[in-house]
Parts: sequence; structure tokens; C-alpha cells
Amino acid sequence: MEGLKIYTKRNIDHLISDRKGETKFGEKLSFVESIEDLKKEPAAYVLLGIPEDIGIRANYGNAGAANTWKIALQSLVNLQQNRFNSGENLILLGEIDCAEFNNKAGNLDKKDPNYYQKLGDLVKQIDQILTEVIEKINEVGKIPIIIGGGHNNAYGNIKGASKALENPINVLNIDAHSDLRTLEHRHSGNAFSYAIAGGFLNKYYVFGLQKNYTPEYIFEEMDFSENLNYMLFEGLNKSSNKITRAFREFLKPLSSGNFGFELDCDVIANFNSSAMSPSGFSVDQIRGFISEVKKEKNCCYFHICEAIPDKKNSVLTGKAISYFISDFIRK
Ligand SMILES: N=CN[C@@H](CCC(=O)O)C(=O)O
Repeated sequence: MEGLKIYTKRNIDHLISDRKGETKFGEKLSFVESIEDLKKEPAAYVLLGIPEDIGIRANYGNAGAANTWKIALQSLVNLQQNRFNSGENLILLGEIDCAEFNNKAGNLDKKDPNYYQKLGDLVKQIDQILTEVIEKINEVGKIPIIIGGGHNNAYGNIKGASKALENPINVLNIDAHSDLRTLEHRHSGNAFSYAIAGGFLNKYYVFGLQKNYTPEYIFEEMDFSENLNYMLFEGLNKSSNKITRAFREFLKPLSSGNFGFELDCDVIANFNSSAMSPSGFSVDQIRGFISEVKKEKNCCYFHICEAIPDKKNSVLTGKAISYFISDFIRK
């Protein structure tokens, strides 16, 4: 399939640190030769990377998320394969080939009055490829786990899932931002507005939305629409029992139908991300939310986005993402 770089075991061999007597998660992952072969594999989950940050740049944000996929993969393949972790249940499909798009974005002149529009055009091209890939994965009943990249990619996830399932889907987004910005050029702040406008998104709920980052017009839109809902971060009782219960209740109206699960890493306090914040959920609270979502049979994808591995502690970013993935697929 054009635009998709399918991996073989050779793509990750150099990332795995061997240790005598131990088996690493990466050694047990499944691979396919073509996307059509997914249906032959018993694994339930399919892992896909999107090494781009064009959508974030188009949204006036900080670049760097293009490097997250490789960092996350390196941590993931080095988890232990043991009674708790089964690499066999995950197909490492590969990555959306973003090299040409990244090059084109890098060569654009920032002084060009159409600079942001041109970035948005590149985002649209990635949208198309991603939509097709997600559609194919969902069509064969498997659950994609997508590592971005910017939150712009939520659009391709939603559209692909909705096409495969032949209905608009619901989405639960754990995020400090609503990403319901206007339908201007495509970027990381308007994926959900575009998905609603396209008829691919039915109920859209944001958990952990922060008061300081939502424009009033978006609050009004969310208050007005029956299909939009939010739980403010500031309004949550953070004691572990109460927050889990609040999350479960919030998820309920979505999970009776097919729903996508979005996690924007800028919702986590002090986590390196495009819109890093000193206030937010902890990594362990996020792990608790993931364990609630994985109980639901109607979850049709999991998207982790907007993390940026910085030079000093990229290992921590990679580890956190690998915990999120392993928690999600654990039986
Ligand atoms: N996906 C992120 N969207 C945020 C970005 C905010 C920021 O970079 O500060 C938004 O559009 O509000």
C-alpha cells in the first residue's frame, strides 16, 4: 500500500538489547508482508507509527513529535516477555511513510503568507493515507494502536474507523485541549471539528480539559451540542477511587457503541509534549484510565500523540508510552 512502510523483524533487531536467559517483547511480536495479511494473524492489536509533526507546526506549536515513534518503539521492544506481557498479541505493522512530507514541510518558507495553509495541505495528504490504513485494520476486526505524531491524526483514525464500521463512531479524548478549533487549514487543533463536519464522529467527550486552554467559543459550542461533553481537570476530585469512578461514568455513554480512544500526552503533568504543562494527570492515573478502557469490547482504536522526546530524558518518554501500550493490550 502506497504511503505505508511495512516492517519486518529486521527493522527492530538492532533496537533489542539481548540478555542471556531473557526474552524481550520485541522478539515475540508478529509481522505481516502486506496489510491484506493482517486477517491471517491471530493477534488482536496492530501497532502503527506516524513520525510527523507537521500538524503541530501548522497549529503554531512546538515540533519534535516526529521522533516519538522510534523512541517509543525502542522502549517497547525491550520490555520483558513474561507471564504479563505477550508480544504475540501485537502485530508490528510499521509506519506511515512521512519522510517526503517532512522534507516538504521543512523546505517551506516561513515568511510565505501561505505557509500555514501549505503545511495544512501536507497534513491532508497524511490524513488520506492514515484513513485507508485504519480502515483496513478495522475491517478485519483488529484494533490499531497509533503512535504519533500530532493530534491532527485523530481525523484519519476516526474517518478510517467510521468507514470500516459503516457508521460514525464515538470518541473519548483524554486531553487538556478540545481540539475543536475552526475549519481553517488542517492542523493538530481541529481534527475533531473536521471529523464532525465529515459525519464520521458522533459523540465526542474530552476528559481532563483545562480551563486555561479552551476558548470561550468552544465552551459554548460544547455546552450547546448534545453530542459534545467535557470533564474539566480542575473540577475532578483527584483521590484515586473518585477519579476512576468519574472516568468510568464519563466513558459509559460512549462505550455502548464503537468508540476511539485518544490520549494527548500534554494532559500529563510535566510530560514532554508539544504543549507541556506543570499541571495535569500523573502517568499512573493515565494507566488507571487505560485499564478501564481496555475492559470495553467496543474500543476500535487507541491513539497516543503529541509527546516529544527531548534530548535529556527521551528514555522516560519512551518508557511511559511503552507502559500505555502494554497496559492496553495486556489480557
Ligand atoms: N493538539 C493540540 N492542540 C492545542 C495546542 C495548544 C498549544 O500548542 O499550546 C490547541 O490547539 O489548543
